[in-house]
Amino acid sequence: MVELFRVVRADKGAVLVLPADGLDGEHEPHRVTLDRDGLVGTEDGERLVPTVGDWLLVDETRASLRPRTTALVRDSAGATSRVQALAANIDVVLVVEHLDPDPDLGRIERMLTLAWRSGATPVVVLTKADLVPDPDGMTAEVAAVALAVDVHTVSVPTGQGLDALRALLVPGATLVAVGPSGAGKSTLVNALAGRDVMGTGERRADGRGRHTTTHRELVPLAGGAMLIDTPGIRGVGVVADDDALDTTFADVAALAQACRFADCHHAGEPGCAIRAALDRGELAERRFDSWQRLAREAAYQARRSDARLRAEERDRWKKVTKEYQRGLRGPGRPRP
Ligand SMILES: Nc1nc2c(ncn2[C@@H]2O[C@H](COP(=O)(O)OP(=O)(O)OP(=O)(O)O)[C@@H](O)[C@H]2O)c(=O)[nH]1
Ligand SMILES: [Zn+2]
Repeated sequence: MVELFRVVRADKGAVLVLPADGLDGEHEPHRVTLDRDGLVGTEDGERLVPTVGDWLLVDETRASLRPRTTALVRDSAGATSRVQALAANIDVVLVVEHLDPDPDLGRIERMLTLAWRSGATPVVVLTKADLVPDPDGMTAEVAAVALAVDVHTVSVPTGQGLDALRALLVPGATLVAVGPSGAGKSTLVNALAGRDVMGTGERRADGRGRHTTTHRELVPLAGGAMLIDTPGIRGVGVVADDDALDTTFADVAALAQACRFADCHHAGEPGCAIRAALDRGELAERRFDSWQRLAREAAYQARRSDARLRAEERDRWKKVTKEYQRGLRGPGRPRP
């Protein structure tokens, strides 16, 4: 018999899972220990580190992963390691940013790129509307850099904007919240769950510092949707990719297309549409810089992953050649 489980938490060497028909917030997860290397095979022959949101198939003899439909990935350090999946099989990425202190537009653009890259739909959530005098004005500023993305402004203490977010919690949908530490992700998850499922940054009663989320966890909600809370993502290690960048920065990408030279560096070449837009004040320097920085990171990451692929290919050929030579010699045959 094959049983289907959802990974609600992934630790080194083990995962916590809930049965597919027990994702209603009323079941206790149970632990599945993984093979020594911590990897699980997929139906198409890959071996992956399971992550929150993965679907795990278990039969009498082995566990395997369903291929991921979407995945939020981050670049993991080291020249040889692969990207790390933060969450899998997600439908919506909530890009959470606070209005107080001021929202960081560059960080929002970075998180949107990460979100578009995942294959899921990004939604921006601006928190702490109760702490600022002009939340609508600030929302408009953010909306101007979050092209084609819904922007919700919320306050948990006043309840503002929460119903609009609840509308996203359709049965079977999986949402993941990303954002800097202190943005209010756990507070939001608790408000949407209607119960305290994640610790928040409120001062603890014993005065011993603040809680901060340390692990990723999938929280099944009563209505059949699932929410994943993540610890604050720091700027580094966000995986940029060209398609995701072109979506996040559709305005800049369209301008770049209009430059006279296809390989324009937008550094003073004649016929540069980006320079012209900057000069006319139609493109903000800040946004241009932000795009350039992420594009550089994307190029660097692409080169690095090419180098890794080449190294893997080399290793594969070494092995094949060795096996071939062994085959030529054959068992018991004398060396040539
Ligand atoms: N006034 C106000 N405070 C809020 C709101 N949302 C969150 N906070 C406060 O902001 C602080 C941080 O909230 P958390 O939910 O812990 O933030 P987080 O994003 O989960 O942070 P990490 O777990 O460190 O990633 C807490 O003191 C919350 O009470 C809000 O809408 N209004
Ligand atoms: Zn140009």
